[in-house]
Amino acid sequence: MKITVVGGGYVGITTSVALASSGHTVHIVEINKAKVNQLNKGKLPFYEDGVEEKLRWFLTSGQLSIHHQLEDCINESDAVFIAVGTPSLADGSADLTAVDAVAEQIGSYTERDLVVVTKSTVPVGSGEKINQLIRQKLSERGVDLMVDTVSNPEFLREGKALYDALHPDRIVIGTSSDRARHIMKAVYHDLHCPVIYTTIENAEMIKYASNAFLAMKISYVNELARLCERTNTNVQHVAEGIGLDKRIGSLFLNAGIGYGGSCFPKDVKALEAIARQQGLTMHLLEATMRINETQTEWFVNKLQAVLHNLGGKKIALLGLSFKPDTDDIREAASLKIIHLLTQRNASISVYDPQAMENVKNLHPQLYYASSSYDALKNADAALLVTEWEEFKHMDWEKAKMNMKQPIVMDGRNALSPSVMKKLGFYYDGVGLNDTQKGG
Ligand SMILES: NC(=O)C1=CN([C@@H]2O[C@H](COP(=O)(O)OP(=O)(O)OC[C@H]3O[C@@H](n4cnc5c(N)ncnc54)[C@H](O)[C@@H]3O)[C@@H](O)[C@H]2O)C=CC1
Ligand SMILES: O=C(O)[C@H]1O[C@H](OP(=O)(O)OP(=O)(O)OC[C@H]2O[C@@H](n3ccc(=O)[nH]c3=O)[C@H](O)[C@@H]2O)[C@H](O)[C@@H](O)[C@@H]1O
Repeated sequence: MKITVVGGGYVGITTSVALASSGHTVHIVEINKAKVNQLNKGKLPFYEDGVEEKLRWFLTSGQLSIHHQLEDCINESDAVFIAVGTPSLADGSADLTAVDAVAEQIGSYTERDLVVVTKSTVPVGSGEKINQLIRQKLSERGVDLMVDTVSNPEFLREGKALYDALHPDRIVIGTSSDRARHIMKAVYHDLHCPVIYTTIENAEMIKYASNAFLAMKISYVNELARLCERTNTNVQHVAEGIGLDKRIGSLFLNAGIGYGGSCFPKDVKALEAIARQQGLTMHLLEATMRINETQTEWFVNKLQAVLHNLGGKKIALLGLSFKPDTDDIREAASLKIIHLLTQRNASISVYDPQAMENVKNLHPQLYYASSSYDALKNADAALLVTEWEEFKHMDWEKAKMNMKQPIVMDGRNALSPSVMKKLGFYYDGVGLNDTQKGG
């Protein structure tokens, strides 16, 4: 099948590479010329393990091509996937400017019957609006074509993007058209997982409801962590104990310094905005956001209690990306921590295997270390912000010799409390009991 994917970001590129892996011929359309040039050289505009090699492979084989304009490839396609961004507006609702623009372009340029598939995360009702925008342009041109719309939300995680795209837990296909359903079956012919056929509106809601539920799980366990510290209980054991109940499930119960990234914060806000527009208050969503907003400050306050005063202290941040295996710093806990530590007059050194350049653009005044050991030189405390594997496996005994004070605050519960204490550190994490923390 011949497919055009509009948007050369995380989702657009990963989806395109996955579709090419399934044997389809794919055209990617990207509005940003610099990105088009970069992609044409086989370079990703972001870090995602395994995707760049595949992109180069398919560019060389001719199965994948990059374009700047939709009109260059739309008429060679059976389906067009929309994978452009849907960022937050000031009131929390999703900004659909890019999605609407693509819908209008589709209506303006298509000369053939099409299936239009929305991969972008969009509010309930957007599919219908996309449909109307396309039809309006078609009628202005006086052409009568069969354009069927589908909502096919994406559930991939950054850092595991290609694996998730090729091995999804489920595929959701929202459409009222039998023809579109048939084409979507052919698109995903080689993926083996449950497929849910539903209405466009249900599919749109499923995406937000999934992300919000996962965010809620994280905020629940983070709030529980605060209580565990007061009651001398250990949130990791509590999470393990509850997670073994199949009705609860053990994933996404890692307590830490809050969720970040380009999606959970944005999508929880957008779902709350959808409810607000309907005159409803979503109490669980409000609490989820409030807990997440205060979790980093709660953690920095713990550090301050250990050091008494942060003014003039050197604090080393290990990890800057919002999670490991990505260079993405959107809504990362590291940025909130940098803000809080700067307000409290601490001096900050940072190290991250991938995300340093992105943070340097925002905060050039920090010390950007060449390694984790370099970041820890003369530090009064280390804050483990992102659980990169290399921090788990580093030589902490050697690191301790570099530090002014052997204090490690583990924002991701990634290290072993007993090992760190045996090495002579004052160690604390998130939601640990009295025997686990301390020195
Ligand atoms: N990043 C992620 O892990 C996931 C994101 N999503 C959703 O997918 C959508 C896209 O997200 P990302 O790929 O992360 O965004 P992104 O910001 O990385 O990429 C979007 C791309 O679309 C391009 N673009 C904007 N308007 C365009 C137009 N008219 N024509 C061609 N290209 C255009 C932008 O220049 C950008 O390169 C969002 O709705 C997001 O919520 C869904 C699942 C996972
Ligand atoms: O819509 C999206 O964009 C995507 O959002 C998330 O994926 P992603 O943001 O890439 O990353 P996650 O692995 O979900 O992590 C999000 C944040 O939650 C935090 N987290 C995750 C799990 C956990 O137990 N505890 C926790 O604090 C992570 O550190 C990270 O900051 C979802 O997991 C994907 O299914 C979805 O497609």
